[in-house]
Amino acid sequence: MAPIEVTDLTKRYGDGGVVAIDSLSFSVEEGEVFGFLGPNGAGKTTTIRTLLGLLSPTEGTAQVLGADIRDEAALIEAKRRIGYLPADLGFDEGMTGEQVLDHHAAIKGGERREELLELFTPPVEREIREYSTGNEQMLGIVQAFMHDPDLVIMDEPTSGLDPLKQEAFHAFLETERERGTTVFFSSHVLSDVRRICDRIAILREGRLVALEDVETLLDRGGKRVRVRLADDPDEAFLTDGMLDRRMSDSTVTFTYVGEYNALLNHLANYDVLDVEIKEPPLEDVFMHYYGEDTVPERDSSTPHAEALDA
Ligand SMILES: Nc1ncnc2c1ncn2[C@@H]1O[C@H](COP(=O)(O)OP(=O)(O)OP(=O)(O)O)[C@@H](O)[C@H]1O
Repeated sequence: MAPIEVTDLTKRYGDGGVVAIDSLSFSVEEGEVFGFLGPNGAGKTTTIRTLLGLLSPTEGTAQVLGADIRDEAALIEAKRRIGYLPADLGFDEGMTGEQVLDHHAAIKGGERREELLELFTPPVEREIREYSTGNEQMLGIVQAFMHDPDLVIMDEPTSGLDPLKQEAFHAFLETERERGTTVFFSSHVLSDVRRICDRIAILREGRLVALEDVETLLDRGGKRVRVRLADDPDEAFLTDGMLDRRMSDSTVTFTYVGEYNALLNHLANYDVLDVEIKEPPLEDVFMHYYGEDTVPERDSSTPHAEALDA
């Protein structure tokens, strides 16, 4: 059985109030690094907390390492083999990092503790109240992996990390994938998923709007291009595959979804002073490929995610 198997999972807060997640169905395969993306308020944290048994589902269910999330005893047992990095770490301010890790080791084990502390370097001798956000996050990462879990679930793992530590975290996850650890994490940063994820799901307003491998998503997202020309561009500058063109004097920005050779040949007709090509912000991917009309209706019974998971 897949390490995470989610079936028609729905969570409503309050009496018939906010539908935070709505009939989610997907599975995370063994050894897979799975990114769970979506804008603020999409329902990522709600999904994660429900998978960990910290919130009870309104409808539907999920199996995590074979345990039904509604079966408290089975879930407690399964959680011994799960690592969890919450969005809100909630460490005891008066404890040192060392004490936090000792406590975790006593419950779940800590065979990888030293190895992880060499990669992520929280000042373990200090009290948590003296920690920066990034240090707390690093302590959380060490805690999530130190008992060598089979499945790791993380909520926004790179939040608060400086670029060097983000890079270390990405490299670490690549080696984890080689070791066969199954990883499920949420993010709203596309660069987080670019290198390390096998597949990603995109959540929007509580519904899955896409579930596919990363290459497919990035191909569809195109590239954000900014070109500075020696002269103001003419109308002929607008060519196939350029979306969202914006011009300011001789600088043109656009999203490009066509063939790269065609773009380079086209640019060769102009006197180009500067060119920048980068990944589009995730929001742009949403706008172009998962826009309003692809968001399933709240009352629709269409199994949209499965349909996309071809
Ligand atoms: N305790 C709560 N009571 C009522 N509504 C809530 C509660 N927690 C979350 N919500 C609502 O549920 C929806 C999903 O929130 P959730 O925190 O799961 O999203 P998220 O994708 O994790 O967002 P973010 O990226 O901002 O953390 C939002 O509309 C949010 O306002």
